[in-house]
Amino acid sequence: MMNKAADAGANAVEARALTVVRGDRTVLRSLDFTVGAGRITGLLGPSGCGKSTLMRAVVGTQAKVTGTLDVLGHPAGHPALRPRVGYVTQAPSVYLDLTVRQNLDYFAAVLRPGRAHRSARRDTVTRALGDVDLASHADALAKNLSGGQLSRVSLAVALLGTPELLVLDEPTVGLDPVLRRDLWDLFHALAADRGTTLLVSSHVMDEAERCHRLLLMREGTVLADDSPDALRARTGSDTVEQAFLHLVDTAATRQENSR
Ligand SMILES: Nc1ncnc2c1ncn2[C@@H]1O[C@H](COP(=O)(O)OP(=O)(O)OP(=O)(O)O)[C@@H](O)[C@H]1O
Repeated sequence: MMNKAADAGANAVEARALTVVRGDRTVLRSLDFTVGAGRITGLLGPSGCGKSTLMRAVVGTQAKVTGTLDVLGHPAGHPALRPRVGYVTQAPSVYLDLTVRQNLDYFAAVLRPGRAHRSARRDTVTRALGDVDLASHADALAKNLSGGQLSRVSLAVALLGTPELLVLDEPTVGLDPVLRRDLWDLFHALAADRGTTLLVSSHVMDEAERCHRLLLMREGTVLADDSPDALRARTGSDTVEQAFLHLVDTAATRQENSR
């Protein structure tokens, strides 16, 4: 079944003049961008450029947000969005003293309480375990899992509700190349088969090539909002990494000249 937000050409997220202040710093500076529905948008940029802050704003957990930020047709953080948006933070949100399946059973029961939904919950948990390739570890205690396995349990929790928008903060950190490839295959399957919109952050530029569209960030600004192909062509670069460096240099030169 396709999600409602995956209509051709629709935007799942629309930001205008999005600004976020944290402490006494302006961390996001008047950003304008969109995230296409049913597509994978990569949020890339160096550590500290504001990726997590932008994601927190989109899921509605960030304070001091100004400008306009609409998510699936509602202002970010609107209560109607709670069942429609999945968010996986960098720190896995998993109970370490429970098994993988017990964690998923617990969160599934929070989402769909009641005996009447028991069989549907069991199916959802089995599907989520398969999605993240952890069926063989279903009965392992979470505290005995590796970091990569733990982050996949977190992802499975987010998949339980079949969210229309999935916001993933650096989901592939610490994973080996095979698991990284498998996770990206899963992201593509979610977009293609379920119409899920994915906003995925990474500071690994080679992951950019796997996205339909990229938001390249630096120091709280969006340097580019384009497809990987268009970005390479526009900057005459062979890789997205080179394109990023080209854009950083161009922005620096422009700044120098304006002084
Ligand atoms: N509570 C806070 N008060 C003030 N500044 C903060 C606070 N939290 C984060 N920052 C600053 O906001 C900026 C953006 O942080 P953010 O975590 O969004 O970056 P990021 O691109 O996600 O980094 P990383 O890839 O390392 O996770 C950083 O410079 C950080 O130091």
